[in-house]
Amino acid sequence: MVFTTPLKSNSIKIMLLGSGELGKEVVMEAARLGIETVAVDSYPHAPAHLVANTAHVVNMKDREALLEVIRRERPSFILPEIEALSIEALEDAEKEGFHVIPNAEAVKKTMNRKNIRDFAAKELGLLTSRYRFVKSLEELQAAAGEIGIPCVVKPVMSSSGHGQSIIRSEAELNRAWEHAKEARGDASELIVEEFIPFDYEITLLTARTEKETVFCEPIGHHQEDGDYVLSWQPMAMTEATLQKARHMAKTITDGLGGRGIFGVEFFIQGEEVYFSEVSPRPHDTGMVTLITQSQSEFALHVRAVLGLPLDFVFYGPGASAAFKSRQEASVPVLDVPDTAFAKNSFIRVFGKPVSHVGRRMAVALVFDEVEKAKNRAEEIVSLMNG
Ligand SMILES: Nc1ncnc2c1ncn2[C@@H]1O[C@H](COP(=O)(O)OP(=O)(O)OP(=O)(O)O)[C@@H](O)[C@H]1O
Ligand SMILES: NCC(=O)N[C@@H]1O[C@H](COP(=O)([O-])[O-])[C@@H](O)[C@H]1O
Ligand SMILES: [Mg+2]
Repeated sequence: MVFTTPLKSNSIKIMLLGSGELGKEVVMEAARLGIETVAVDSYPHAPAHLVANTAHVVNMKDREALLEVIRRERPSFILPEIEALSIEALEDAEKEGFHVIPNAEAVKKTMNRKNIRDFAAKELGLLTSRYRFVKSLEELQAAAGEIGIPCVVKPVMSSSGHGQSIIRSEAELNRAWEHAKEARGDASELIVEEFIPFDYEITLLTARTEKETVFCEPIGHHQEDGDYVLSWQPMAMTEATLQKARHMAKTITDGLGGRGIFGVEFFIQGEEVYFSEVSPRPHDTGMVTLITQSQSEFALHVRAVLGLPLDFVFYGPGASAAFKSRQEASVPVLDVPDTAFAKNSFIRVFGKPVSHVGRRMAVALVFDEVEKAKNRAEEIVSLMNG
């Protein structure tokens, strides 16, 4: 295939809205192609700030402040990297001719569980857990009665498990209500979901341009308190189940449209495949692709954004384990065991300027058969301190 890359021009500029660990890798992939990068987040010295050409600190929920930085920088592409940002600013920017990835409407739908759930279940007919939306403790009690216990309660806008609870008895509803309200993000409304006792869950990374859609091998993962701790690739699945998940991932990503990579999350129970949610950006569980693929999810995202071919090689199985800080520190220092540097392993330290208990600070990656890779990755993070 012959293609003309836009890379001959040095005028391409990518702006990341959100500058965490995922954005940092995106910035580095863009830099490898000679593209100028601008990283924006609400606090200084965020991971992607450390590697981008230009760094800005902006209140991400402030429509005018976000628009001002977009107008000033005039990026070729705007890549939202977090959910909690001013969607109005993205809509305004798109109207002014800026290219939002994948598009402002898709970002709006996916940032709010209400929009994406109704879109997937009602408009596209995808199988999901049963769900209700509630705005008061009384409505929560009623919804839990209808959906049944156990059920899962989450703010309509949140990520990495913030504000999420699994309800195992009626007595836990008050606490779940309080917990959701304390979370960052938008907890003015909550979703109550049927608890799916799944056999396993996966992220199906799906990259798309106007020309093609490609799927990565399915990624299995373990979550604790709604946040990822371990992921591995490939997750062993029957061909029929994988095809079902791919078909559903194609339906939802075509429904959202635009260019970029999507992390499509599914619960698998027997032969049933439940759509859970989708990120219109690289996914934390997909960090494993840093060691398993010739083009990681971050490289694929950049290629998709630029409209380049999405070919890549799956090198073989591997695993990733998240290191979460065990202390509060204003100058975090991480101790990393030598095993992290063994010939089939490496570590990515994000460089977050401050640590909190439970904040993800680094990820250990191991290239090996899945079970061995999982064990080794877990062992590395268990031996870490910081
Ligand atoms: N209905 C459910 N049934 C069973 N488990 C669930 C359900 N909803 C969520 N979970 C568990 O909680 C995890 C986090 O949920 P979800 O992905 O909705 O939250 P999140 O905060 O958006 O996470 P992230 O932003 O990190 O992807 C899921 O990966 C799954 O392990
Ligand atoms: N599940 C979403 C996710 O993993 N997002 C990643 O975490 C960062 C925020 O980290 P912080 O909360 O430690 O600042 C985000 O910027 C993004 O890179
Ligand atoms: Mg999720």
